[in-house]
Amino acid sequence: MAKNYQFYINGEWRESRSKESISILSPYLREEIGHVQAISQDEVDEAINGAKLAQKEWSQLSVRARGEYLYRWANELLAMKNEIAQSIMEEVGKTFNDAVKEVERTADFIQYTIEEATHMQGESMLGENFPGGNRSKIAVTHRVPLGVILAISPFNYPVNLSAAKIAPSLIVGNAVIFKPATQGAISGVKMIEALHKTGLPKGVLNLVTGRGSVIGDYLVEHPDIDMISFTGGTETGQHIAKISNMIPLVMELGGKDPAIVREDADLVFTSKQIISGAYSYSGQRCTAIKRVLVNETVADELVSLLKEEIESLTVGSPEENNIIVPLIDDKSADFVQGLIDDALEKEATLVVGNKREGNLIYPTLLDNITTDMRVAWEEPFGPVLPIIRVKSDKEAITLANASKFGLQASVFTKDINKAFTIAPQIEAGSVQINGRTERGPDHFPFIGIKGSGMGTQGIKRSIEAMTREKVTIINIYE
Ligand SMILES: NC(=O)c1ccc[n+]([C@@H]2O[C@H](COP(=O)([O-])OP(=O)(O)OC[C@H]3O[C@@H](n4cnc5c(N)ncnc54)[C@H](O)[C@@H]3O)[C@@H](O)[C@H]2O)c1
Repeated sequence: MAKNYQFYINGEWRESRSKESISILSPYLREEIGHVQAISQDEVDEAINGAKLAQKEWSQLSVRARGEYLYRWANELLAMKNEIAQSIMEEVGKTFNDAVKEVERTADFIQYTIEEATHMQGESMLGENFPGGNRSKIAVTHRVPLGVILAISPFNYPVNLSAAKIAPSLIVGNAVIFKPATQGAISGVKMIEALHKTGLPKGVLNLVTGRGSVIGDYLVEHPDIDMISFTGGTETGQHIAKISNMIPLVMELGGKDPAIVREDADLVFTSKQIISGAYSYSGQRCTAIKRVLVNETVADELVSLLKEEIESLTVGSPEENNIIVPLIDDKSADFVQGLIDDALEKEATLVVGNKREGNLIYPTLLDNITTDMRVAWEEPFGPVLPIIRVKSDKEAITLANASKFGLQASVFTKDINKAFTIAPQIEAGSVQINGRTERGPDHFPFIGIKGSGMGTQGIKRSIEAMTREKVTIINIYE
């Protein structure tokens, strides 16, 4: 029988009083691998009240004392890395090797977060710098925690993207309500088992699982949530931004990252970057390359190089470390198929792919994509890449910016002057010159603009987002 996973509240693992659970289906085993608790709104209240109380004492500990718990967490994660990686693989269909890397990257993330927080300093200002002011007035600013942070994560990096919210929240003295994606919740439970082993004070971290319709909006609208850090789809993020209670929000949402390929690019190198950017983990990455804007003079050559690379991609089960794996569920595969069908109906050229077995979509390359096709604009979150041929850099920039998204973009060229002329004109959080779009290394600022989000992540920026400045003003009198 599939295992029943508990939720975590006030330092205890519990079954929900609702007696209800949610079934987790493996995308490639196509069977139930466990179920998680469908908790009630009363239990959400209990978790948030407990977090609110626990946060007071937690915030009184020194940053080094909090860091001790987090160092132990990183070590426990490494000790459990095979078990956690097995869960990630079974639950979200990521290859075992990539799942192990995700856990290792998470341990590095936590350690770096502790070190960063330990070295952050406040500042002081003298009143005399402003007209009429004087030296007897001194402001001292330092950062203080916000209170209770709601961390909501997506399915695709269930451990890394969750820890990227939890660790910066905890190190500066916040308490956390962690809501993993349903598909990803078992991996979420395991990473919190590792945290529980550190002896973390009860109530500081709570893991809640449940039906979006019962606890989703309830969590977001709760008056005792002080900040929301969300990663997921654009529609969900926009909904959360609309209903939340005038609290700070950091949103990392969907993307449609373009790779702009100039006529002077090294096409062999570029094609390898595009393939790895577009197809790894079947394109289920927020920063996957999701369209290619290539100068028409080199388009034929690029397409033929891409085709050759695609034909060597391995397809099948994540247990055998294949690059192309089944998508998270049938609905997602139907959506991707819909984008391919729409493009082909509108006379796109199928270069390779358009083969499907259930939720396994073979890597697909579509050429001669025009702006009336859905795949030119919509985020597939699957292994399909549209090629749009352009006449000039100007046209590439215009098309890049016509998207509702603005996560990242790549520019491939040997002309560094051109690269630095194009990069500032692109409406995106980051531009990669001669590299695939990607999130790491995790201490770099990571920003989504337009429909791709608001606020900045990246270790130092995440810590800043989960704190606010507090000013104490000293008035010296003689
Ligand atoms: N920009 C980034 O950093 C980044 C990283 C990874 C994924 N993503 C994006 O995430 C999407 C894929 O992930 P997904 O399918 O898990 O996204 P999703 O939006 O379906 O779900 C994300 C999370 O939100 C929760 N949720 C849904 N409705 C809610 C509500 N009303 N209140 C509170 N929580 C709610 C889900 O349970 C899940 O935990 C893609 O669009 C991808 O681009 C973005």
